[in-house]
Amino acid sequence: MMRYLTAGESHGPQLTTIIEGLPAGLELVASDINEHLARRQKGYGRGRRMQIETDQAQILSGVRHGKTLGSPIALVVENKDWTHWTKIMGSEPLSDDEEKEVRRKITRPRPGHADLNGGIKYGHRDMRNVLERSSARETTVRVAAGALAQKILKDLNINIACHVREIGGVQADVIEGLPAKEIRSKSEESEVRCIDAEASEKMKTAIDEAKKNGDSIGGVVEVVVENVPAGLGSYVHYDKKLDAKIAAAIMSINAFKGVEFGLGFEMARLPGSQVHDEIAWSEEQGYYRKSNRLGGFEGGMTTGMPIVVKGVMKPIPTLYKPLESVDIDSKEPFSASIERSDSCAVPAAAVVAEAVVAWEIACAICDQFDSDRFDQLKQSVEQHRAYAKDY
Ligand SMILES: Cc1cc2nc3c(=O)[nH]c(=O)nc-3n(C[C@H](O)[C@H](O)[C@H](O)COP(=O)(O)O)c2cc1C
Ligand SMILES: C=C(O[C@@H]1CC(C(=O)O)=C[C@@H](OP(=O)(O)O)[C@H]1O)C(=O)O
Repeated sequence: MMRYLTAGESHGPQLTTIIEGLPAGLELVASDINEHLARRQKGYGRGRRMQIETDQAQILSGVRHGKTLGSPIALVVENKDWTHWTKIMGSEPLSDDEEKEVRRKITRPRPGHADLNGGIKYGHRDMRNVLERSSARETTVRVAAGALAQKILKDLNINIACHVREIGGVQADVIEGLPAKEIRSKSEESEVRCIDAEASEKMKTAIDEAKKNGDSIGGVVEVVVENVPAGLGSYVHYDKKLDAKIAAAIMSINAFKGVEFGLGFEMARLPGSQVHDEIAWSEEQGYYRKSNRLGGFEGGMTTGMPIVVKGVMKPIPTLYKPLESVDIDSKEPFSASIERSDSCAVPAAAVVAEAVVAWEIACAICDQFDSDRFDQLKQSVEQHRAYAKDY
């Protein structure tokens, strides 16, 4: 079983992840991870923090001479911003004088962020203690863990890509069924990670407008995964359904509020004949579906057709023109606190979505096939592909 934990505050010294259960013998170098960390940092609409950071992963264990050992892999990513926060975020107690000097308590929770609920839950009177960990800075190391999963997928000839479908009401015009490689290369060219060049420009204008108004905007991202073996996941128990795991993984990304597979919510308005995908077989492809309206899943299992999953991100909660809130000390109404913030992080969030989907698929593969050794895993997957084709 593959699993990982993450640790680290947004303005602490570093982010850390320990990843366990990766097959031994997988080729892995730091640049395999750094490539994805750099992709996550990009995107029109980000705040100043991304200019401070240049995220790079250090591999501290579990890899020797470019190959995984099968032992736990520890990765760290430094926060360059930490040097500005050493006193505020230090782990040692402060003297009374120091406390006065550095401790501007956050007592005006931001509507839409984790501040108030986190404060109530853990009894913090300074909501910095909440926002430091609830910050999406943590998604850095989730992308790092996802990069390891992406390496497994790549070596099994499974292609994955993400792109932005919508920002602030501007929708991309997208040809459905575009190959993942094409989506990846086209979306990399756009500052908002959108494959429709005209929509990209409109999205940038919408972001500029929101920023100018002290506001924020959200959007929709899509992840596409091709050449996934059929029959990953299971129908036998609720916690083995792979579509449910992927949905939970996307919902776990900060600010994500909904998930759709294939036609998604549109299915509510269509008859079955226009939703279900007809089954066919051919010598070269084996079983396939004549369409992919269900987005690659039936019965909690992969169909072998591309997985097509969308997630919706709400607008960023921190507003430069803040909404009304209540000061938790005085209980008086106040404007919410302003922390340095992004106006739109949908393009970055698309890369996070790709990473968490890659992770769930790699986990499903490692659960289902011999996974102590990567060479055996590859062989088992190939055998399964041949079996499924002729089944
Ligand atoms: C990549 C990324 C960047 C984000 N940047 C900000 C930000 O700068 N300011 C902010 O208030 N929220 C930001 N968020 C959203 C908050 O982290 C999120 O709304 C908060 O953790 C509360 O969780 P919830 O929205 O899932 O309920 C970002 C989210 C992502 C995925
Ligand atoms: C640091 C990242 O995103 C941060 C996510 C975030 C939040 O509240 O979620 C708030 C901001 O943090 P800061 O106050 O340091 O500018 C974002 O920049 C990142 O994505 O690496």
